[in-house]
Amino acid sequence: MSSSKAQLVAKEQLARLAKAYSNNRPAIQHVLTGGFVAYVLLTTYQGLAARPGGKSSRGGKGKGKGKESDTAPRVAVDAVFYQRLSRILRIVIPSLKSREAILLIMHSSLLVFRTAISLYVASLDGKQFYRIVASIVRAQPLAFFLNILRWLLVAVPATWCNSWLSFVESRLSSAYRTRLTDEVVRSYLDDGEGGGKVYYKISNLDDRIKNPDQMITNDIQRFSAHLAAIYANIAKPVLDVILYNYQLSQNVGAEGLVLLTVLVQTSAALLRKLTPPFGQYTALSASLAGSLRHTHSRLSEHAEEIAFFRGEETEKMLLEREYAGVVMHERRVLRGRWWHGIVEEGIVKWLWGSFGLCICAIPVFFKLPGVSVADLGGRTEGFVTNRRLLLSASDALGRVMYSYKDLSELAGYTARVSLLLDTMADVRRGKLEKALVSSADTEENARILRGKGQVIESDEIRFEGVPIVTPNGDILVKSLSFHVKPGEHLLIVGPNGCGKSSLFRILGGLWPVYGGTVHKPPASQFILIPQRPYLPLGTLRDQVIYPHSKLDMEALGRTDEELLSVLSVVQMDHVVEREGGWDAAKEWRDALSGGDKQKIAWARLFYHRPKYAVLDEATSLVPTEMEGRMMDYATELGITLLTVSHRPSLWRYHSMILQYDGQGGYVFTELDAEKRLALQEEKQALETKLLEVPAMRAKLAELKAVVDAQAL
Ligand SMILES: Nc1ncnc2c1ncn2[C@@H]1O[C@H](COP(=O)(O)OP(=O)(O)OP(=O)(O)O)[C@@H](O)[C@H]1O
Repeated sequence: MSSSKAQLVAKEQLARLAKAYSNNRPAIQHVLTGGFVAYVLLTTYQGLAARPGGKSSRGGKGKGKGKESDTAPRVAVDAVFYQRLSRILRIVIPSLKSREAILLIMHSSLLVFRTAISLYVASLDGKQFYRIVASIVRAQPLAFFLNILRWLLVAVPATWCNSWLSFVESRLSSAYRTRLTDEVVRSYLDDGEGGGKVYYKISNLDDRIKNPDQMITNDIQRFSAHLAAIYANIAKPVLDVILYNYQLSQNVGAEGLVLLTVLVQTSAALLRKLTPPFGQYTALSASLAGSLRHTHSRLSEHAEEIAFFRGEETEKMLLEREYAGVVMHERRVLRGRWWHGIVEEGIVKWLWGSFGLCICAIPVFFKLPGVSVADLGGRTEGFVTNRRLLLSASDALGRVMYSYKDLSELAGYTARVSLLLDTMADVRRGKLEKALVSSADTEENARILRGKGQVIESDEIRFEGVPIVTPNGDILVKSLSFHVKPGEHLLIVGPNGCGKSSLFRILGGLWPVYGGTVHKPPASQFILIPQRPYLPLGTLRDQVIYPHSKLDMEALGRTDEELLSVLSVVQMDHVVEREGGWDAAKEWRDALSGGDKQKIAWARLFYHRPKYAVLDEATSLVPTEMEGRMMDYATELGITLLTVSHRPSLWRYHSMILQYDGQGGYVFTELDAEKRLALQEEKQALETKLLEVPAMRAKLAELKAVVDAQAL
């Protein structure tokens, strides 16, 4: 008896609760819908926000595959990523009035417009579908075609908007790329005294970046494309999720929506856990592709030497090794994408789709308080609209999920671009990272490496206690002192690898000064002629006037006739006619012989007439009489020469000599070429005589034997 009473009370309470719920349903709906919007925004924020303990990894190459792997940055969607990204964003969107900001505003407006069109299409779909079916059932062709036409009219703004969206996105990507490339190339090729020459230092004095060319071309381009797309890939789906679901909640009730959200978010969390580290994969792919490209460019650069050595097998092995690295990595990524794709599609498309169908059926099977019962037509129309909305909503939610993958990939490219920017900034500040040789650890060497020398601008060249240290920390000379006054030509000699060319690198500001004082004129007053001179892309004229352009030359009042007379000094004037005039453009590196290249470089020296010329085996490929002619003409022009050469024929043009012993010691003294040549000749004569000694001994022994035989 008492239990049936209790049941009655419970029923009454339930009825009261249902009534209260029914009376307050509009308010509850608002709360649930508001909660849903807040939840979507919060989870999106959490998805995108820093995750300190999240999956992170290092980009770069695998174990034991080079230094880049050890210093490559962390790759994860974490606080570091957002710091890097915000720094790059300040470069690519410099102000709110910039072209990029305007494009971004256009892009956002188009995204909102497209969502509005989609919402309209969803609601139209339900109505039109029913009308089209009705006109077929009632056999009304005119009504049928009018309904189709009405439906088609939406295509006009929809296609216009879609096309504009992809156009603006591509423009945005290209604008980002231009900003970044400008910024990078500006500091890469900066000509600042001391702080400049990043393109040299990044490859020679620092270990962090192996392929700056790949980073400046490929990685920046991919980063820009990903950055332009990520906005649409995140902002649009989030907006879509909120709007579609809001609309859906109006039709099926917010309760269904909340239920759907709980189910969807649980499966989404599972999916996220199963997502492989795509950001790390992206950074590693870029690094491996860079290595492969580098190996190919080395092959084409040194094709001649390799061909003579018949080094095809070795080169093939090197290429195959690099390629295998790329392919193995790609296969790993593909395997990851394969199974991730299965899980992703299964959850996003099928599981969420079936949840959705159940939700769409709610107004059909259950009477919702405050919602009037529809007839067959109304039910069909409602179901089609809701299903359409739901498909769009789950598609949008799917895209929010996919956007995490995009975000990871963006993190990979952001890491690469940041590595480039950071390394360039460090190199400009003189903060270099390079593996040092073991001898750098010894007490005295470590002290030298910690030191910092002084560079003072002066008319003459004077080294006072300057150590010569290679980028690896190898100390070639502990303390070098010498001086060159204008007009006093200096000859530098010594065994291979003792630091002769390194002296020029210090003079040119390429290598840091670790101690002492260097007095030197600015780099603009030096010209270097190496053994294999650099010939730029461009016309024949450009080869002689480099780094001037034709406009620079004309602004200085210099003429082609003058260039011709300069070429005639080195007996190269005939090439102007032979090659088709001053404006002929070709790959001069291949068109000229080794000796001709050296002569063109000398003509360049005569055109620029700097105060000092640094000659590093610059006459090794020209005949001795041409060498004399060039040295005499340089002296006539008042150019002071600093010459590295093993050729005794050059001694007589120099008044001072710096002789390294190859053990860290050196002698700096006046050069008496006559005396030195006489000594050299005497030495050579003695050496020749010494070579004859064994033959003379043999002859002597022979004669002795004959004499002894006759005496018997
Ligand atoms: N970018 C670099 N990074 C590391 N070490 C370097 C670099 N450039 C040169 N070195 C090292 O510095 C040392 C001196 O080189 P340098 O070119 O001055 O020799 P050199 O006396 O001119 O020899 P050679 O007569 O053979 O040209 C060499 O051991 C070389 O390996």
